Amino acid sequence: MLHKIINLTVRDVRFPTSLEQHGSDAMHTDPDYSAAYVVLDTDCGLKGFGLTFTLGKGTEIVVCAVKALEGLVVGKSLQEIVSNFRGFYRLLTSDGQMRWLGPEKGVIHLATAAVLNAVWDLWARAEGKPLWKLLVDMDPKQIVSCIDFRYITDVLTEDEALDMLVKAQEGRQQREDQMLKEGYPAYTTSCAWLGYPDQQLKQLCTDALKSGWTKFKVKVGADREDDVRRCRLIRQMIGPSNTLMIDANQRWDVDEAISWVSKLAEVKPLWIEEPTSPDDILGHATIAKALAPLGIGVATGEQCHNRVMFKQLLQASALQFVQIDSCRLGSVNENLAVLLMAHKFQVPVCPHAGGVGLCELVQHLILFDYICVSADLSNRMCEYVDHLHEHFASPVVIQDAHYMPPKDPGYSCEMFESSVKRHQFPEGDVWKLHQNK
Ligand SMILES: C[C@H](O)[C@@H](O)CC(=O)C(=O)O
Ligand SMILES: [Mg+2]
Repeated sequence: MLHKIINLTVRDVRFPTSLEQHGSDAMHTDPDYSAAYVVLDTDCGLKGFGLTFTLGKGTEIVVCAVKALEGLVVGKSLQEIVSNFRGFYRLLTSDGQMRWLGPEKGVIHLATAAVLNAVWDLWARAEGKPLWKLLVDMDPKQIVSCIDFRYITDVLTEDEALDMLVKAQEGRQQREDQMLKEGYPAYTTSCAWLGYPDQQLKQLCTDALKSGWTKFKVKVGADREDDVRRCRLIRQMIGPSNTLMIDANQRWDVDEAISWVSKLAEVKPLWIEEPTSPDDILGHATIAKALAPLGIGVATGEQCHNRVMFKQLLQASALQFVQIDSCRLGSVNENLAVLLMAHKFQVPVCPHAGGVGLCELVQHLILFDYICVSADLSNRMCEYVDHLHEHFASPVVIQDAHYMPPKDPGYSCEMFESSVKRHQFPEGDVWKLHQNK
Protein backbone atom coordinates (compact mmCIF):
# COMPACT_ATOMS: atom_id res chain seq x y z
CA MET A 1 0.00 0.00 0.00
CA LEU A 2 1.25 3.47 -0.85
CA HIS A 3 -0.43 5.45 1.95
CA LYS A 4 -0.94 8.63 -0.01
CA ILE A 5 -1.34 11.63 2.32
CA ILE A 6 -4.60 13.31 1.35
CA ASN A 7 -5.11 15.78 4.17
CA LEU A 8 -3.30 17.62 6.98
CA THR A 9 -5.08 19.21 9.91
CA VAL A 10 -3.43 21.25 12.62
CA ARG A 11 -5.05 22.40 15.86
CA ASP A 12 -4.15 24.79 18.65
CA VAL A 13 -4.43 22.73 21.84
CA ARG A 14 -3.70 24.40 25.18
CA PHE A 15 -3.78 23.25 28.80
CA PRO A 16 -4.16 25.84 31.58
CA THR A 17 -1.15 24.57 33.56
CA SER A 18 -0.21 28.11 34.64
CA LEU A 19 -3.20 28.20 36.99
CA GLU A 20 -1.37 25.89 39.38
CA GLN A 21 2.14 26.95 38.41
CA HIS A 22 2.96 23.58 36.87
CA GLY A 23 5.95 24.00 34.57
CA SER A 24 6.97 27.39 36.02
CA ASP A 25 10.59 28.49 35.93
CA ALA A 26 12.68 31.64 36.26
CA MET A 27 11.79 32.83 32.73
CA HIS A 28 8.44 31.19 32.05
CA THR A 29 6.41 32.20 35.05
CA ASP A 30 2.97 31.42 33.61
CA PRO A 31 3.35 28.54 31.15
CA ASP A 32 0.26 27.02 29.59
CA TYR A 33 1.58 23.76 28.17
CA SER A 34 0.35 23.63 24.57
CA ALA A 35 0.79 21.84 21.27
CA ALA A 36 0.34 22.47 17.59
CA TYR A 37 -1.27 19.11 16.98
CA VAL A 38 -1.07 17.62 13.49
CA VAL A 39 -3.06 14.76 11.95
CA LEU A 40 -2.22 13.35 8.53
CA ASP A 41 -4.96 11.41 6.73
CA THR A 42 -4.12 8.87 4.08
CA ASP A 43 -6.14 7.38 1.25
CA CYS A 44 -6.21 3.99 3.00
CA GLY A 45 -7.57 5.32 6.30
CA LEU A 46 -4.33 5.08 8.29
CA LYS A 47 -3.49 8.31 10.15
CA GLY A 48 -0.27 9.86 11.38
CA PHE A 49 -0.27 11.97 14.57
CA GLY A 50 2.39 14.53 15.41
CA LEU A 51 2.90 17.58 17.55
CA THR A 52 5.29 20.25 18.59
CA PHE A 53 5.37 21.64 22.11
CA THR A 54 4.74 25.35 22.66
CA LEU A 55 3.46 27.70 25.37
CA GLY A 56 0.01 29.32 25.22
CA LYS A 57 -0.14 32.31 22.88
CA GLY A 58 2.80 31.14 20.81
CA THR A 59 0.79 28.19 19.57
CA GLU A 60 -1.27 30.13 17.03
CA ILE A 61 1.90 31.27 15.25
CA VAL A 62 3.21 27.69 15.02
CA VAL A 63 -0.19 26.57 13.70
CA CYS A 64 0.13 29.16 10.88
CA ALA A 65 3.62 27.88 10.07
CA VAL A 66 2.37 24.27 9.90
CA LYS A 67 -0.32 25.41 7.46
CA ALA A 68 2.37 27.02 5.32
CA LEU A 69 4.13 23.63 5.04
CA GLU A 70 0.96 21.72 4.18
CA GLY A 71 1.42 21.92 0.41
CA LEU A 72 4.81 20.18 0.69
CA VAL A 73 3.27 17.13 2.37
CA VAL A 74 -0.25 16.61 1.06
CA GLY A 75 -0.28 14.59 -2.16
CA LYS A 76 2.92 12.65 -1.29
CA SER A 77 2.85 8.98 -0.45
CA LEU A 78 4.56 7.58 2.62
CA GLN A 79 6.73 5.39 0.38
CA GLU A 80 7.81 8.39 -1.68
CA ILE A 81 8.81 10.22 1.50
CA VAL A 82 10.65 7.45 3.34
CA SER A 83 12.46 6.14 0.28
CA ASN A 84 14.24 9.52 0.18
CA PHE A 85 13.74 10.84 3.69
CA ARG A 86 16.81 13.06 3.56
CA GLY A 87 15.39 14.66 0.42
CA PHE A 88 12.03 15.19 2.08
CA TYR A 89 13.67 16.72 5.18
CA ARG A 90 15.48 19.12 2.86
CA LEU A 91 12.31 19.90 0.97
CA LEU A 92 10.69 21.06 4.21
CA THR A 93 13.71 22.89 5.60
CA SER A 94 15.10 24.40 2.42
CA ASP A 95 12.01 25.78 0.70
CA GLY A 96 13.27 28.85 -1.18
CA GLN A 97 10.77 31.22 0.40
CA MET A 98 10.09 29.73 3.83
CA ARG A 99 13.71 29.06 4.80
CA TRP A 100 14.04 32.83 5.16
CA LEU A 101 12.06 32.45 8.40
CA GLY A 102 14.71 30.15 9.87
CA PRO A 103 16.63 28.51 8.44
CA GLU A 104 16.09 25.45 10.63
CA LYS A 105 15.25 27.45 13.72
CA GLY A 106 12.40 29.21 15.46
CA VAL A 107 8.74 28.87 14.58
CA ILE A 108 9.29 27.35 11.15
CA HIS A 109 11.49 24.61 12.61
CA LEU A 110 8.96 23.84 15.36
CA ALA A 111 6.38 23.47 12.59
CA THR A 112 8.73 21.21 10.64
CA ALA A 113 9.08 19.05 13.76
CA ALA A 114 5.30 18.74 14.15
CA VAL A 115 4.85 17.66 10.53
CA LEU A 116 7.81 15.25 10.49
CA ASN A 117 6.79 13.75 13.84
CA ALA A 118 3.43 12.92 12.22
CA VAL A 119 5.19 11.36 9.21
CA TRP A 120 7.37 9.19 11.50
CA ASP A 121 4.26 8.18 13.45
CA LEU A 122 2.55 7.22 10.19
CA TRP A 123 5.56 5.18 9.11
CA ALA A 124 5.75 3.31 12.41
CA ARG A 125 2.02 2.60 12.32
CA ALA A 126 2.26 1.39 8.74
CA GLU A 127 4.97 -1.05 9.89
CA GLY A 128 2.94 -2.03 12.98
CA LYS A 129 5.80 -1.10 15.35
CA PRO A 130 6.45 1.47 18.06
CA LEU A 131 8.83 4.06 16.62
CA TRP A 132 11.83 2.99 18.74
CA LYS A 133 11.50 -0.55 17.37
CA LEU A 134 11.15 0.69 13.79
CA LEU A 135 14.48 2.50 14.28
CA VAL A 136 16.16 -0.41 16.08
CA ASP A 137 15.20 -2.81 13.27
CA MET A 138 16.43 -0.51 10.49
CA ASP A 139 19.56 -1.24 8.58
CA PRO A 140 22.30 1.29 9.53
CA LYS A 141 22.38 2.42 5.89
CA GLN A 142 18.71 3.30 6.06
CA ILE A 143 19.23 5.20 9.32
CA VAL A 144 21.93 7.41 7.82
CA SER A 145 19.83 7.95 4.71
CA CYS A 146 17.30 9.80 6.92
CA ILE A 147 19.91 12.33 8.14
CA ASP A 148 20.82 15.61 6.47
CA PHE A 149 24.59 15.85 6.99
CA ARG A 150 24.80 19.32 5.45
CA TYR A 151 26.68 21.67 7.83
CA ILE A 152 28.04 18.88 10.06
CA THR A 153 30.41 16.93 7.80
CA ASP A 154 33.37 18.72 9.41
CA VAL A 155 32.70 16.64 12.53
CA LEU A 156 30.59 13.75 11.27
CA THR A 157 30.49 12.30 7.78
CA GLU A 158 27.95 9.85 6.50
CA ASP A 159 30.62 7.11 6.36
CA GLU A 160 31.66 7.74 9.96
CA ALA A 161 28.04 7.64 11.12
CA LEU A 162 27.51 4.39 9.28
CA ASP A 163 30.64 2.94 10.82
CA MET A 164 29.47 3.93 14.32
CA LEU A 165 26.07 2.31 13.80
CA VAL A 166 27.59 -0.88 12.37
CA LYS A 167 30.03 -1.16 15.32
CA ALA A 168 27.18 -0.65 17.82
CA GLN A 169 25.29 -3.61 16.38
CA GLU A 170 27.22 -5.90 18.68
CA GLY A 171 25.17 -6.59 21.80
CA ARG A 172 22.10 -4.88 20.34
CA GLN A 173 19.71 -7.75 21.12
CA GLN A 174 20.89 -7.95 24.75
CA ARG A 175 20.35 -4.22 25.19
CA GLU A 176 16.90 -4.42 23.66
CA ASP A 177 16.01 -7.30 26.02
CA GLN A 178 17.43 -5.32 28.95
CA MET A 179 15.29 -2.28 28.07
CA LEU A 180 12.16 -4.42 27.73
CA LYS A 181 12.83 -5.84 31.18
CA GLU A 182 14.19 -2.87 33.13
CA GLY A 183 13.29 0.22 31.11
CA TYR A 184 15.38 3.38 30.65
CA PRO A 185 16.40 5.38 33.79
CA ALA A 186 14.47 8.60 34.40
CA TYR A 187 14.62 11.67 36.63
CA THR A 188 11.75 13.82 37.79
CA THR A 189 11.21 17.56 37.47
CA SER A 190 7.70 17.42 38.88
CA CYS A 191 8.54 18.15 42.53
CA ALA A 192 10.19 21.54 42.29
CA TRP A 193 8.71 23.96 39.74
CA LEU A 194 9.65 27.49 40.73
CA GLY A 195 6.12 28.61 41.60
CA TYR A 196 5.43 25.76 44.04
CA PRO A 197 5.28 26.72 47.74
CA ASP A 198 7.52 24.82 50.19
CA GLN A 199 4.67 22.72 51.53
CA GLN A 200 3.84 21.37 48.07
CA LEU A 201 7.50 20.85 47.26
CA LYS A 202 7.99 18.78 50.44
CA GLN A 203 4.87 16.71 49.83
CA LEU A 204 5.78 15.97 46.20
CA CYS A 205 9.33 15.10 47.16
CA THR A 206 8.13 12.71 49.89
CA ASP A 207 5.73 11.03 47.44
CA ALA A 208 8.40 10.78 44.74
CA LEU A 209 10.91 9.18 47.13
CA LYS A 210 8.26 6.65 48.13
CA SER A 211 7.65 5.83 44.44
CA GLY A 212 11.32 5.06 43.90
CA TRP A 213 12.63 8.30 42.35
CA THR A 214 16.31 8.93 43.03
CA LYS A 215 17.09 11.86 40.69
CA PHE A 216 15.47 15.27 41.07
CA LYS A 217 15.63 18.55 39.14
CA VAL A 218 15.01 21.87 40.88
CA LYS A 219 14.19 25.20 39.20
CA VAL A 220 16.44 28.09 40.20
CA GLY A 221 17.45 31.54 38.99
CA ALA A 222 14.92 34.08 40.27
CA ASP A 223 16.25 34.80 43.78
CA ARG A 224 19.65 33.71 45.01
CA GLU A 225 18.85 33.35 48.72
CA ASP A 226 15.61 31.57 47.96
CA ASP A 227 17.48 29.13 45.68
CA VAL A 228 19.93 28.31 48.44
CA ARG A 229 17.07 27.69 50.84
CA ARG A 230 14.99 25.57 48.44
CA CYS A 231 17.96 23.53 47.24
CA ARG A 232 19.09 22.87 50.83
CA LEU A 233 15.57 21.73 51.63
CA ILE A 234 15.50 19.31 48.69
CA ARG A 235 19.01 18.02 49.37
CA GLN A 236 18.05 17.41 52.98
CA MET A 237 14.96 15.50 51.92
CA ILE A 238 16.61 13.33 49.24
CA GLY A 239 19.81 12.67 51.21
CA PRO A 240 23.44 12.76 50.06
CA SER A 241 23.37 9.76 47.73
CA ASN A 242 20.48 10.76 45.47
CA THR A 243 21.08 13.03 42.49
CA LEU A 244 20.10 16.68 42.25
CA MET A 245 20.16 18.89 39.14
CA ILE A 246 19.36 22.60 38.83
CA ASP A 247 17.79 24.48 35.92
CA ALA A 248 17.92 28.27 35.41
CA ASN A 249 16.12 28.44 32.05
CA GLN A 250 18.55 31.04 30.61
CA ARG A 251 18.15 33.58 33.39
CA TRP A 252 21.74 34.78 33.85
CA ASP A 253 24.65 36.53 32.18
CA VAL A 254 27.81 34.45 32.00
CA ASP A 255 29.63 35.83 35.07
CA GLU A 256 26.41 35.94 37.05
CA ALA A 257 25.83 32.25 36.24
CA ILE A 258 29.27 31.32 37.54
CA SER A 259 28.91 33.19 40.83
CA TRP A 260 25.27 32.11 41.39
CA VAL A 261 25.97 28.43 40.75
CA SER A 262 29.15 28.53 42.87
CA LYS A 263 26.92 29.61 45.74
CA LEU A 264 24.76 26.51 45.14
CA ALA A 265 27.75 24.14 44.93
CA GLU A 266 27.20 23.07 48.57
CA VAL A 267 24.07 21.11 47.51
CA LYS A 268 26.21 19.22 44.98
CA PRO A 269 24.21 19.60 41.77
CA LEU A 270 25.22 17.23 38.96
CA TRP A 271 24.47 19.92 36.38
CA ILE A 272 23.33 23.46 35.86
CA GLU A 273 20.89 23.52 32.98
CA GLU A 274 20.51 26.46 30.59
CA PRO A 275 22.55 28.90 32.69
CA THR A 276 22.50 31.60 30.00
CA SER A 277 21.26 32.37 26.48
CA PRO A 278 20.87 29.10 24.54
CA ASP A 279 22.68 30.76 21.61
CA ASP A 280 25.82 31.65 23.58
CA ILE A 281 28.12 28.76 22.78
CA LEU A 282 31.30 30.40 24.06
CA GLY A 283 29.45 31.65 27.15
CA HIS A 284 28.47 28.08 27.94
CA ALA A 285 32.09 27.03 27.43
CA THR A 286 33.27 29.69 29.90
CA ILE A 287 30.71 28.58 32.47
CA ALA A 288 31.57 24.89 31.96
CA LYS A 289 35.27 25.61 32.48
CA ALA A 290 34.66 27.65 35.62
CA LEU A 291 32.32 25.10 37.20
CA ALA A 292 34.31 21.97 36.34
CA PRO A 293 36.51 22.21 39.48
CA LEU A 294 33.30 22.24 41.56
CA GLY A 295 32.16 19.00 39.91
CA ILE A 296 29.19 20.72 38.24
CA GLY A 297 28.52 20.11 34.55
CA VAL A 298 26.58 22.24 32.07
CA ALA A 299 23.46 20.83 30.41
CA THR A 300 21.57 22.42 27.56
CA GLY A 301 19.48 21.67 24.49
CA GLU A 302 15.76 22.24 25.02
CA GLN A 303 16.09 25.52 23.11
CA CYS A 304 19.06 24.56 20.96
CA HIS A 305 17.69 25.19 17.47
CA ASN A 306 19.45 22.65 15.36
CA ARG A 307 22.31 20.19 14.75
CA VAL A 308 24.73 23.02 13.86
CA MET A 309 24.37 24.58 17.30
CA PHE A 310 24.85 21.19 18.97
CA LYS A 311 27.91 20.61 16.79
CA GLN A 312 29.50 23.83 18.03
CA LEU A 313 28.54 23.25 21.67
CA LEU A 314 30.28 19.88 21.43
CA GLN A 315 33.31 21.28 19.58
CA ALA A 316 33.72 23.98 22.23
CA SER A 317 33.38 21.53 25.17
CA ALA A 318 30.56 23.83 26.25
CA LEU A 319 28.28 21.14 27.61
CA GLN A 320 28.65 17.94 29.60
CA PHE A 321 25.07 16.72 29.03
CA VAL A 322 23.28 16.88 25.67
CA GLN A 323 19.56 17.53 26.07
CA ILE A 324 17.92 16.56 22.80
CA ASP A 325 14.32 17.64 22.27
CA SER A 326 11.87 15.77 20.06
CA CYS A 327 10.05 18.96 19.02
CA ARG A 328 12.73 21.66 18.96
CA LEU A 329 14.96 19.84 16.45
CA GLY A 330 13.71 18.70 13.05
CA SER A 331 12.07 15.53 14.36
CA VAL A 332 13.73 12.10 14.40
CA ASN A 333 15.88 12.95 11.38
CA GLU A 334 17.82 15.75 13.06
CA ASN A 335 17.83 14.08 16.47
CA LEU A 336 19.61 11.09 14.92
CA ALA A 337 22.38 13.43 13.77
CA VAL A 338 22.76 14.86 17.28
CA LEU A 339 22.77 11.42 18.95
CA LEU A 340 25.59 10.35 16.65
CA MET A 341 27.61 13.54 17.20
CA ALA A 342 27.18 13.22 20.98
CA HIS A 343 28.45 9.66 20.74
CA LYS A 344 31.47 10.76 18.74
CA PHE A 345 32.33 13.35 21.42
CA GLN A 346 31.47 10.86 24.19
CA VAL A 347 29.06 13.29 25.84
CA PRO A 348 26.04 11.65 27.51
CA VAL A 349 22.55 12.39 26.19
CA CYS A 350 19.88 13.21 28.79
CA PRO A 351 16.76 14.24 26.84
CA HIS A 352 14.49 17.13 27.68
CA ALA A 353 10.90 16.08 28.27
CA GLY A 354 9.18 18.78 30.31
CA GLY A 355 6.04 19.76 28.41
CA VAL A 356 2.98 18.16 26.91
CA GLY A 357 3.72 15.05 24.87
CA LEU A 358 7.51 15.36 25.11
CA CYS A 359 7.89 12.37 27.44
CA GLU A 360 5.74 10.31 25.07
CA LEU A 361 7.93 11.24 22.11
CA VAL A 362 11.48 11.38 23.39
CA GLN A 363 11.43 8.00 25.14
CA HIS A 364 11.57 6.41 21.68
CA LEU A 365 14.73 8.32 20.76
CA ILE A 366 16.63 7.55 23.94
CA LEU A 367 15.76 3.85 23.69
CA PHE A 368 17.19 3.84 20.17
CA ASP A 369 20.26 5.71 21.45
CA TYR A 370 21.00 3.10 24.09
CA ILE A 371 20.27 0.05 21.94
CA CYS A 372 21.91 1.21 18.69
CA VAL A 373 24.32 4.08 19.39
CA SER A 374 25.74 4.68 22.86
CA ALA A 375 25.38 1.23 24.49
CA ASP A 376 25.99 3.13 27.73
CA LEU A 377 23.84 4.10 30.70
CA SER A 378 26.43 5.85 32.87
CA ASN A 379 25.48 9.44 33.72
CA ARG A 380 22.41 9.09 31.49
CA MET A 381 18.75 9.58 32.29
CA CYS A 382 15.66 10.86 30.59
CA GLU A 383 13.54 13.65 32.07
CA TYR A 384 10.03 12.89 33.28
CA VAL A 385 7.24 15.27 34.25
CA ASP A 386 4.02 14.00 35.67
CA HIS A 387 1.55 16.13 33.72
CA LEU A 388 -1.10 15.63 31.05
CA HIS A 389 -0.37 11.98 30.17
CA GLU A 390 -4.06 11.18 30.61
CA HIS A 391 -4.79 12.96 27.31
CA PHE A 392 -2.74 10.49 25.25
CA ALA A 393 -3.95 7.26 23.69
CA SER A 394 -0.61 5.53 24.47
CA PRO A 395 0.71 7.31 27.57
CA VAL A 396 4.21 6.69 28.94
CA VAL A 397 4.59 3.83 31.39
CA ILE A 398 6.93 4.55 34.30
CA GLN A 399 8.00 1.70 36.55
CA ASP A 400 10.35 2.24 39.45
CA ALA A 401 11.60 5.51 37.92
CA HIS A 402 12.27 3.94 34.51
CA TYR A 403 10.56 4.47 31.14
CA MET A 404 9.18 1.13 29.98
CA PRO A 405 9.43 0.74 26.18
CA PRO A 406 6.13 1.61 24.45
CA LYS A 407 4.38 -1.31 22.78
CA ASP A 408 1.72 0.37 20.62
CA PRO A 409 2.56 1.08 16.97
CA GLY A 410 3.54 4.70 16.27
CA TYR A 411 5.27 7.59 18.00
CA SER A 412 2.91 7.72 21.06
CA CYS A 413 1.60 11.25 20.51
CA GLU A 414 -1.99 10.61 19.47
CA MET A 415 -4.30 12.54 21.78
CA PHE A 416 -7.84 11.54 22.59
CA GLU A 417 -10.24 13.45 20.35
CA SER A 418 -12.31 14.36 23.43
CA SER A 419 -9.21 15.96 25.05
CA VAL A 420 -8.36 17.87 21.88
CA LYS A 421 -11.92 19.20 21.59
CA ARG A 422 -12.05 20.30 25.22
CA HIS A 423 -8.68 22.04 25.10
CA GLN A 424 -8.72 23.53 21.61
CA PHE A 425 -8.15 27.28 21.81
CA PRO A 426 -10.31 29.35 22.02
CA GLU A 427 -13.47 27.33 21.38
CA GLY A 428 -12.87 24.30 23.67
CA ASP A 429 -14.97 24.03 26.84
CA VAL A 430 -11.92 24.44 29.08
CA TRP A 431 -11.12 27.83 27.54
CA LYS A 432 -14.73 29.01 27.45
CA LEU A 433 -14.79 28.36 31.18
CA HIS A 434 -11.63 30.39 31.82
CA GLN A 435 -12.72 33.25 29.60
CA ASN A 436 -15.95 33.52 31.53
CA LYS A 437 -14.17 33.87 34.87
C1 LIG B 1 8.45 26.05 30.64
C2 LIG B 1 8.87 24.63 30.86
O1 LIG B 1 8.10 24.05 31.87
C3 LIG B 1 10.35 24.52 31.22
O2 LIG B 1 10.57 25.05 32.51
C4 LIG B 1 10.78 23.08 31.14
C5 LIG B 1 12.20 22.83 31.44
O3 LIG B 1 13.04 23.69 31.45
C6 LIG B 1 12.62 21.46 31.72
O4 LIG B 1 11.77 20.58 31.82
O5 LIG B 1 13.82 21.26 31.82
MG1 LIG C 1 15.03 22.84 31.34
